Amino acid sequence: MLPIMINTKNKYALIIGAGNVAYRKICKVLDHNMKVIVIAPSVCKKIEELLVKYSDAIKIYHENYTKDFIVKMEKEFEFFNDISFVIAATNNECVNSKIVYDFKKYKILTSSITEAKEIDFKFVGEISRGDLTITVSTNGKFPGLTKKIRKEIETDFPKEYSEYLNYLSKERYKIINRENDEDIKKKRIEELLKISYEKYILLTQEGNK
Ligand SMILES: C[C@@]1(CC(=O)O)c2cc3[nH]c(cc4nc(cc5[nH]c(cc(n2)[C@H]1CCC(=O)O)[C@@](C)(CC(=O)O)[C@@H]5CCC(=O)O)C(CC(=O)O)=C4CCC(=O)O)c(CCC(=O)O)c3CC(=O)O
Ligand SMILES: NC(=O)C1=CN([C@@H]2O[C@H](COP(=O)(O)OP(=O)(O)OC[C@H]3O[C@@H](n4cnc5c(N)ncnc54)[C@H](O)[C@@H]3O)[C@@H](O)[C@H]2O)C=CC1
Repeated sequence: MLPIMINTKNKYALIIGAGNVAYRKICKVLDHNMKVIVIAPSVCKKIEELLVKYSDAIKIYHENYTKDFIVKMEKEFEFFNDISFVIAATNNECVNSKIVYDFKKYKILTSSITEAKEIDFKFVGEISRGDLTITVSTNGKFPGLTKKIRKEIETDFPKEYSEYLNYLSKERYKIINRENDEDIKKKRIEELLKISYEKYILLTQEGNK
């Protein structure tokens, strides 16, 4: 599995199933500003609340998944080509496997909350501090361990880490734009990295005095 960052701007996630696990996946894709299409005959309470809160971002079809649904969507849904990926998130392993199988033909990336073998991607644990993203994965071996490690890392990276990154980034671009000598440029960028997060915080505190 190759860990990459996918541009999800103006893209749809198709989530089939609307239970507790689907809820977590929906929250995650909404967090990344995606739009969501949900297909499920019954919807858990937490998702019902999301439907109210994010009425512009979520579209729901109250029905069972069937292959005919893809054909119907392809014909009727003008944004079909904007679907980035599908997540089979029902509590029925056979249905989830069927979804993975069916969507492969449409060349849409497919994942499942129960199937591990044929899927194209898996979700990862994620720590975000502005533009800094740290991800954790056990390749499906132990999601509970992913959660534990994610929490441990979170304490090492305070929220202000995003400001530290912004500061370093600005300084880095100054060096890149002003320095023509490649060796000096490289050296100055290395020196910039010697400013630790702790040192940056001290400097900003002194600056505010
Ligand atoms: C393969 C994968 C597919 C996918 O969903 O993409 C998958 C599969 C399964 N998860 C299961 C269980 C749990 N999953 C979590 C939590 C998370 N699961 C997530 C991702 C993934 N889960 C993918 C690979 C992740 C990796 O590589 O490690 C995270 C990272 C992302 C997210 O969902 O947002 C999020 C952590 C978020 C965080 O806190 O950082 C917890 C903890 C909790 O809920 O508190 C439990 C209960 C404890 C336990 O069992 O470990 C089960 C067993 C179901 C059963 O018992 O039958 C399966 C199915 C199976 O294993 O077959
Ligand atoms: N990947 C993960 O992170 C995790 C996966 N799991 C697995 O997920 C499954 C349970 O998921 P929950 O969300 O708790 O289940 P749930 O029972 O809360 O929800 C199931 C949802 O699937 C829908 N559904 C059922 N058949 C359908 C069909 N044919 N078409 C469309 N929708 C259909 C139901 O209407 C309901 O909305 C379990 O099998 C468990 O092994 C459990 C924990 C974490």
